[in-house]
Amino acid sequence: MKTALTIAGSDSGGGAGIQADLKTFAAHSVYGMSVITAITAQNTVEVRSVQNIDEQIIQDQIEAVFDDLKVDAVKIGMLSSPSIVTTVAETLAKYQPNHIVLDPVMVSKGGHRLLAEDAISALKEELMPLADIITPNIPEAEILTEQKILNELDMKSACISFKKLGVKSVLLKGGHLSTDPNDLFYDGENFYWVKGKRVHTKNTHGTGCTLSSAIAANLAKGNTLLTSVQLAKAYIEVAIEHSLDLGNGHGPTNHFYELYKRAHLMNQ
Ligand SMILES: Nc1ncnc2c1ncn2[C@@H]1O[C@H](COP(=O)(O)OP(=O)(O)OP(=O)(O)O)[C@@H](O)[C@H]1O
Ligand SMILES: Cc1ncc(CO)c(N)n1
Repeated sequence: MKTALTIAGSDSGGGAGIQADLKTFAAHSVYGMSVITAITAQNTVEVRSVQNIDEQIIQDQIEAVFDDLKVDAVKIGMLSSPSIVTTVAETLAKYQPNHIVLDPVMVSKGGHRLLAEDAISALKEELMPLADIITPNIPEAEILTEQKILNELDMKSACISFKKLGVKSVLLKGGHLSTDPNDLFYDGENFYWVKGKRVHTKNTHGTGCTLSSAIAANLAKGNTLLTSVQLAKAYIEVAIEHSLDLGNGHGPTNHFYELYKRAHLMNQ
């Protein structure tokens, strides 16, 4: 069985973070493993509090996984502090995994900071160059490239700025523009639009986590980066289309819709 490792924060509400990542791996029949960087007390409405995990325990978790198990792909999500970014970068550099997908998570849907402001430079300098692909949304890309992104032309120019920052490839997510959610994939040479149709729902909790984990799962299965991105986009669109009306805020996506449908298990 192919395997994938997520290095991310825990979401007690189950829709984002480690929980979304492991569900996504399972939906792709990829064996999931996890390194927890922070615990968030979170639901569909808000993040109430965050406890960062001790850096030594984070390093120990990564080493415990790599020293025993094969890792076909790694996905990185919430990293919280500058020292956690450095710990993850230094420990991964030792193992040089085949595929690294970095989702530069900064702020939750409800507006809570998930990455300290003073961790941004460490993320840019230490971790972004290690990743095979980064998956910023527009506000994250604006901060990382220090430029405004108002339309699809600006998206292209931001991708080129990422290349200048030493990034190998980018999927710049267009979900935050008012148009259809078209994402732009740039492999350092060519641009590919990965187009989507906007689903009118408030239930988009964990969409970024789910998309980046789906890319990692598809890379673990041996697909190319472009194919992995295209398959992941199709997967997230179905998950949003059949999202779950749970909680009073942004409900979670439906990670297992296709599986449940095939097994006639849907009860809604
Ligand atoms: N309403 C929507 N309908 C269809 N696709 C969407 C919608 N919103 C976002 N997407 C797509 O979902 C994927 C995740 O993008 P999004 O911009 O929501 O990530 P994000 O802001 O990083 O998410 P998160 O809040 O989990 O961090 C992208 O492919 C985006 O285009
Ligand atoms: C733990 C965690 N990671 C990432 C996000 C971003 O969706 C979130 N809300 N919570």
